[in-house]
Amino acid sequence: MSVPQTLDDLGEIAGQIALVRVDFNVPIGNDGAVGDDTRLRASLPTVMALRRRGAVILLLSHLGRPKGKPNAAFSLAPVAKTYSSLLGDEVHFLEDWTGPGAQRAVSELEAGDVALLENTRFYAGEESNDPELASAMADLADFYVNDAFSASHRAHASTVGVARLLPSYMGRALEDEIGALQSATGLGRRPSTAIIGGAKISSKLNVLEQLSTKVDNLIIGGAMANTFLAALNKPIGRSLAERNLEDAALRILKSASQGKCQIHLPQDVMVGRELTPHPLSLRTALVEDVAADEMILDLGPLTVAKTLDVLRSSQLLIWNGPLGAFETPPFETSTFAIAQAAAELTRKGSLTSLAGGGDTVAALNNSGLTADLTHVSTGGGAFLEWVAGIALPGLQVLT
Ligand SMILES: Nc1ncnc2c1ncn2[C@@H]1O[C@H](COP(=O)(O)OP(=O)(O)O)[C@@H](O)[C@H]1O
Ligand SMILES: O=C(OP(=O)(O)O)[C@H](O)COP(=O)(O)O
Repeated sequence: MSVPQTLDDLGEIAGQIALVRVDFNVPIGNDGAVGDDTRLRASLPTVMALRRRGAVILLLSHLGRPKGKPNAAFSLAPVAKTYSSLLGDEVHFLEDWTGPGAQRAVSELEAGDVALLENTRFYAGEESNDPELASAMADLADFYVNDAFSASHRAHASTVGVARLLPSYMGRALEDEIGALQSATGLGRRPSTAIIGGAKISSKLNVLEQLSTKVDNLIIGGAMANTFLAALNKPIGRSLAERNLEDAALRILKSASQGKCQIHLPQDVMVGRELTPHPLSLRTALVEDVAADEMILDLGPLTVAKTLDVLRSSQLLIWNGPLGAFETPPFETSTFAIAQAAAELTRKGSLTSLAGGGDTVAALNNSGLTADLTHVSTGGGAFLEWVAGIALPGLQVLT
């Protein structure tokens, strides 16, 4: 396998068109405004380097999961506005980049111009990696840059298909991510602990299985834990869970018990009857004691204390997924307590802490502790797969 080319390998690119895959899958609030902008900022070094060299820059991204159809709720238009402010210059927005007018619209852009293309997932061919959609992307540009580590575990038209059709390069953010992950995980620090929370249960169960063969402790929280609790016949009321994945959860528990990995599930949880700020129905419950009309919305104090004990005896932490519905107070409590402990142990030098994921980064930024961890990745699923040793198709195609 050859080494991927980087922006340093590009020749003269003045006047050429660069198609840059970024991950602008950022939280959008009810007011339509961008929430955490970490992923937008991460792309600036690549975009500025290409601008300095006189290229035209087309930015390609997905947002959310609109299932292959246009849907205004998932439009990247508000992101283009926020990106304009970060860049300090106009960012053009190309709503239709596959129709007959697309080539003309691109040809009207000038050296140094930046344009964001509408959500790639408005096309069914994106997730199926359809060759026709990949060709439509490739037809717009002279070369391709992947700067979206956090989408590189997806074999989609914008991450894999188009990279096969154009000269392809790694962007600066992608290079930095891989460098940081390699240096932090390369030393084989033990005991190692993975903490997995969040809500993307189906897309992360497979990686949990792989991870359980690599780490000493696997702590499961967030909505992910609810599926495991339900599989063990604990009452989870109206909690978010994926009931059809209970067998897979049981398989992971069984394979971990046969290996050296200890799995930790919540003993107690914070529950409420509604997901609103500080609901009157808020209470702490043992996992045996959740009522049919309640939802598990955060870890409870016993579980947090146990998690902190495991962390204190660990040398490496790999963390993806908020441990509760952190956007709604007080369900950020366990996520913040664990972030606080990870930050302290990292400052003392006893822990190497790696965390990642769109919402995990947002939660860490809310806690003000991001800078205290060893490395915070923009990727969640991609970060976990990388750590578990699974090849990422969006990176493989660059080699
Ligand atoms: N117990 C829970 N109930 C409902 N939602 C939860 C719970 N725990 C975590 N979440 C939600 O998980 C989401 C983040 O999940 P995910 O996308 O997997 O994380 P990341 O983006 O960091 O990879 C957040 O919106 C958070 O509110
Ligand atoms: O936010 C993302 O992943 P993450 O939630 O695992 O951090 C990426 O943009 C990938 O999104 P996807 O999981 O809908 O393919």
